Amino acid sequence: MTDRPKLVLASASPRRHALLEQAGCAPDALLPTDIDETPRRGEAARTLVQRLAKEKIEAALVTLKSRSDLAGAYIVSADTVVACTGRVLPKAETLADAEACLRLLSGRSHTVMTGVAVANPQGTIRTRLVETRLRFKHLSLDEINAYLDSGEWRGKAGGYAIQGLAGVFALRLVGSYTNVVGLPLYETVSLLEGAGFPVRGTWRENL
Ligand SMILES: Cc1cn([C@H]2C[C@H](O)[C@@H](COP(=O)(O)OP(=O)(O)OP(=O)(O)O)O2)c(=O)[nH]c1=O
Repeated sequence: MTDRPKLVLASASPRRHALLEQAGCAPDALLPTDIDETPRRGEAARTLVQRLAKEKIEAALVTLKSRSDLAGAYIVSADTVVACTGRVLPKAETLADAEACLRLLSGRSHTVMTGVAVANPQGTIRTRLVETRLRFKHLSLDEINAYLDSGEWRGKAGGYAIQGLAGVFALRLVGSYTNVVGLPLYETVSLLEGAGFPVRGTWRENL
């Protein structure tokens, strides 16, 4: 029996779940949210990702009210976007989306931004912005087509997943790798600790 507070991940992303487990903080529950992720007119990417991470927590807080088993839980959420040439790229849902993203990213530098949010049991939310700079090699038509065939782009910001085949495209990466995959671990753990969650107590429990 443990008195460790509960931890909830407000996400449907298996990558975020795996990353949180990697940090030794396996969540007790997953609460996927379905918020409108449309950017506001003129909204900067940096503002967007932090707003969306906060809104995912707020949506999870509503669900949490009817979950007495999760009373007193801490909540983590995140939102990731890829920005290139001053534009926020879509989360690729169609082949056309993914192809347009890859053509734009080919041979260029871009930034992956994640907003991370953590709520303490009192419902106070803190957010943090994490940015990683990447440069992709020039992608030939053959490479783009082969990548599109892999399907790995589906549901990914900017139409690629660095943790898969697209790892080969990254000529340079400056900053947090886990940020690109969707949950920057150093900053997430710092936020959790700052909010009072006993991160290392969780590690001991897993020994
Ligand atoms: C750039 C990049 C993104 N991604 C993923 C991370 C996110 O899951 C996704 C960006 O979409 P998000 O809207 O941040 O997250 P999501 O809809 O997948 O999950 P949820 O909102 O429920 O938490 O792209 C990778 O897995 N690898 C990458 O290299």
